[in-house]
Amino acid sequence: MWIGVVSLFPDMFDALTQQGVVGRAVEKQRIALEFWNPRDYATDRHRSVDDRPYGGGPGMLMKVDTLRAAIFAARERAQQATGLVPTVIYLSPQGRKLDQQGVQALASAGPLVVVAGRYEGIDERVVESDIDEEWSIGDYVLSGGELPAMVLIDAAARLIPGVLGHQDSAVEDSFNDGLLDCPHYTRPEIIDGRQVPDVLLSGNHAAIKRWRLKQSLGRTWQRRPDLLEGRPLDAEQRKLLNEFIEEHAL
Ligand SMILES: NC(=O)c1ccc(NCc2ccccc2)nc1
Repeated sequence: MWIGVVSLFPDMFDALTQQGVVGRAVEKQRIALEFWNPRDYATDRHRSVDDRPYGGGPGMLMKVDTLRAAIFAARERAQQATGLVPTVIYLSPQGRKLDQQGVQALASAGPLVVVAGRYEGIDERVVESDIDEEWSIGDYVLSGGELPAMVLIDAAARLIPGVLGHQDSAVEDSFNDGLLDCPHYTRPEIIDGRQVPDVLLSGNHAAIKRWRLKQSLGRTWQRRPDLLEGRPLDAEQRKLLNEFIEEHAL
């Protein structure tokens, strides 16, 4: 997967590229991550990258000419590297809310150019002419689009085949098949008097698989019933959920 990043603070992305799952994926070249800094396109003496908003008001916007030059350079490189036209993504609180389905769509959308805004954002005409999709990681405002960009890149990278050591774990992750994850346990068998559920020590893999699905369904019902609204349950799942509800009826 090829991802270009337009950011005034490319070093922030070391948090993603220097370690962990994504770091290894970059090292193994399953992901190509390249950076373009608008400041490199500044031509004035002060190398300015921000500009004042028309109509006044507090704060600044990203300077149009340096931002566009960086976006164009990243887009050009994407086509040269992959032969495909990239999808240009902009992270902002005004974007479409990112969820696992959105991540899956982005992870299979071919090359991406991710634009991380700073200040109060970017000129609306640049959004209209150069941005394909605007996305938000949640209803809160951060000091820049870099952390949202890293969230998006990390979530998408985990879905690239071969990136996760154990491919199944991406599938069993929370929000896969739209359910919350089941509880997990590891050594020791007893912590402060709390034991591991017997079924997980039984070695009966069919019963374990059934128990885990039942817990996922039950927890989703308890904590995020909204996720069940858009999700039909087959007969087995309905049976397991009903069992869970009966066991947890107050
Ligand atoms: N919720 C998000 O995904 C998000 C994205 C960016 C951001 N801050 C940078 C910025 C501020 C205002 C306008 C455009 C970009 N904060 C939160």
